[in-house]
Amino acid sequence: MTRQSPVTVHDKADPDTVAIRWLGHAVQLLDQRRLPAEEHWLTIEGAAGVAQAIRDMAVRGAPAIGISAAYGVALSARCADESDWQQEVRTAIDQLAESRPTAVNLFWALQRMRGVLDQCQSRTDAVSRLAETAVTIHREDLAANIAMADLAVDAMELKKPCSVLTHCNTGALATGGYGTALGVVRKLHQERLLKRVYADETRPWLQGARLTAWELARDRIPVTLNADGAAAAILAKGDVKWVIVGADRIAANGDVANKIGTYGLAVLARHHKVKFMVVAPASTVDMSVASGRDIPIEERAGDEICQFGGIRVAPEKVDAFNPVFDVTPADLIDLIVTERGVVHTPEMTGMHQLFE
Ligand SMILES: CSC[C@H]1O[C@H](OP(=O)(O)O)[C@H](O)[C@@H]1O
Repeated sequence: MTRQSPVTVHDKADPDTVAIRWLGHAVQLLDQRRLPAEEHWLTIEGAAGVAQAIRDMAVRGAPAIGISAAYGVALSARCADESDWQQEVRTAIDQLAESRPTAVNLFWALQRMRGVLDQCQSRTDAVSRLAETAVTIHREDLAANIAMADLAVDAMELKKPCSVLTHCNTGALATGGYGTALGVVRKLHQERLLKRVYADETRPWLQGARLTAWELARDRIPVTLNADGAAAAILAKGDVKWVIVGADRIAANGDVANKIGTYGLAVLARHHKVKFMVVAPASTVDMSVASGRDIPIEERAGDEICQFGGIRVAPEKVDAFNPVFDVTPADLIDLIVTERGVVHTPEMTGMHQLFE
């Protein structure tokens, strides 16, 4: 099979920090388990490989998971047998849906791809239309991130540069490019409204230490890496005016599921009168769940917290609890920014004014 050049999805994001490349016959994923030490690309030609990459967090980040899964569905049509292509693609969709439970972007993307599949009359038709839809989902996410950054910076109404604190990684590596919360950081920097970003290392997977610090250093954005436990002392100093984070699923009432540790940050922010902003595309809003109580929270292997950099640091056989998301109640959030607009949660009752 001839190797095709990457399909141009981006015209704004820095191609160096994009984590997903569509080749037409395969999808390339920058293996985020190996960053920052090594930039290694996985070339995957089937849905099962994409599902494995999501499960193993070679690709992670709610929007990036949805985009990768969409490419996985497109690849399943290319690989399907002529005699049973519809069932084979449906099976691939089901496989991808089982890869991780919390980021609703995954299920949003799969539902959209399923809708296209149901309209296809032949495998050839499915191959081209599913690929086009996956590329569109990718491009839409990038466009949403750029739009959200503009909306967020306007909503912050900054009169002078300020420092912010962020958690996990919400940059180009976690999305279709540019980033959600880190997209706002990029915009603040571009507008000369950013003093410094404090980046939580984000135990246990270290998305902050390994990915956010890597992205911001490459963009020459002033970043200070801090232990998760140092966030309280940093907010107490008074230099940080905003905590800006992403999301994996936003419930109808505005409760937000995000990386473990986000809820604690929101409590700290409220205590220290620091504004708390969530930035997430519409594909992260799940109006089918009434509140955060209904959001499935992924628990990963306890071993992930018993080791550090591949070296075991806890005694053998110790019990470990490793939920990788938590839920921040809407009343601790000052702003939720989507590409459809900004929700001011303390005054507003959830997402209804922007989503039905
Ligand atoms: C814009 S990424 C959203 C979200 O995804 C991350 O989780 P993970 O690294 O486990 O996929 C984190 O919660 C980010 O805030």
